[in-house]
Amino acid sequence: MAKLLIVEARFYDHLNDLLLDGARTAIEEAGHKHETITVPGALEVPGAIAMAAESGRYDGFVALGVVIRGETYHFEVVSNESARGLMALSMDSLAIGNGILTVENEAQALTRARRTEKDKGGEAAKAALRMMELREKFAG
Ligand SMILES: Nc1c(NC[C@H](O)[C@H](O)[C@H](O)CO)[nH]c(=O)[nH]c1=O
Ligand SMILES: CC(=O)[C@@H](O)COP(=O)(O)O
Repeated sequence: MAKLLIVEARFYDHLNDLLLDGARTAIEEAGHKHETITVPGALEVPGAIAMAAESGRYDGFVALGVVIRGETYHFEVVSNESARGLMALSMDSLAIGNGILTVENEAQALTRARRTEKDKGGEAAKAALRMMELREKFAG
């Protein structure tokens, strides 16, 4: 049984709850354990994963969050840099699934966060699980 750390950027409570439901369900259905920590926003997610990875306590990581476009260029910064940070960590052989939504409005977020619709939280968890499998395959 593996253990995954879910790192959620809790910027919108109701949307995060939906993403968490999807991710946790996917991990439990695969027969593994999970722990969740919360950070202020998407920009803090990669750093939190990097810190947690140093502990050696987790086999995989799921990044969750919602970035909704506002009036300024900050949307691009938050969206692109959180994704870039996660990609850099994955290139360092961390098993990560990225479930940080980057959307234009709440309606787009709701459709993608709900487990009964696009289930992006579950999708991210399954991506992390698959990367864990691949790391095991290539390590052996
Ligand atoms: N606007 C959103 C943010 N912004 C906050 C940043 O992620 C970060 O926490 C802040 O700049 C301090 O370093 N974060 C989200 O997750 N979603 C948003 O819509
Ligand atoms: C994605 C964001 O950072 C956004 O919520 C911030 O809104 P604004 O660009 O109007 O300051």
